[in-house]
Amino acid sequence: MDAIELLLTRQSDSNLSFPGPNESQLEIIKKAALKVPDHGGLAPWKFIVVNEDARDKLGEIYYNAAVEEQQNERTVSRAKELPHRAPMLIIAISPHQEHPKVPRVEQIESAACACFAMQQAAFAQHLSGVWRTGYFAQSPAVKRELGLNEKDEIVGYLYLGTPTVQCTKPVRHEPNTFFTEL
Ligand SMILES: Cc1cc2nc3c(=O)[nH]c(=O)nc-3n(C[C@H](O)[C@H](O)[C@H](O)COP(=O)(O)O)c2cc1C
Repeated sequence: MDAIELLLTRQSDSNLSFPGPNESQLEIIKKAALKVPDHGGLAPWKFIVVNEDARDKLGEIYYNAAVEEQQNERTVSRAKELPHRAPMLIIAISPHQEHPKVPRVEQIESAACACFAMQQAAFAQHLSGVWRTGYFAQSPAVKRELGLNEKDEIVGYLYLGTPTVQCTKPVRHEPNTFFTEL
């Protein structure tokens, strides 16, 4: 796939199955994450790869957090299963660091670029993914159990695998709706 095709056709897929990224595909995904814009060269990123075998562990973390933080029954009952929606997840994090010139938001933006770059790198290799957040990205208990500080930002859970349904999403937006000229 060439770069323009990637940029114009990338899409998310929620229905993901095996195979997930193999070793060499994962290496490319990791390298893509580290190639994003980064004000001040702070490298404001941290990534946790959740392999097939570690998904139960993440599910336990989710479940325990949901119970501890008194989430509703639906959240608690789904918690253990959520990581099983793909063969692999990568958690993209922006670790909190004070900097006189690079505000927090810019550090988070860079980590968000990394999350997107990983999704693109997967798509370019005929895999797919979906970027998710929600309660488990905000939960202090989840952050604690992942070894993060409360001010660290979980920018996204990137679910990665092979789409189970081959469907090309239609183009939803036209440039003229969003681009004007000064
Ligand atoms: C920061 C961020 C968080 C998101 N969180 C969720 C989520 O929790 N659940 C979800 O279904 N989609 C979430 N999405 C949207 C999907 O990742 C995806 O972009 C959307 O389904 C549109 O699909 P497309 O990428 O093919 O256009 C999120 C997107 C972003 C950028």
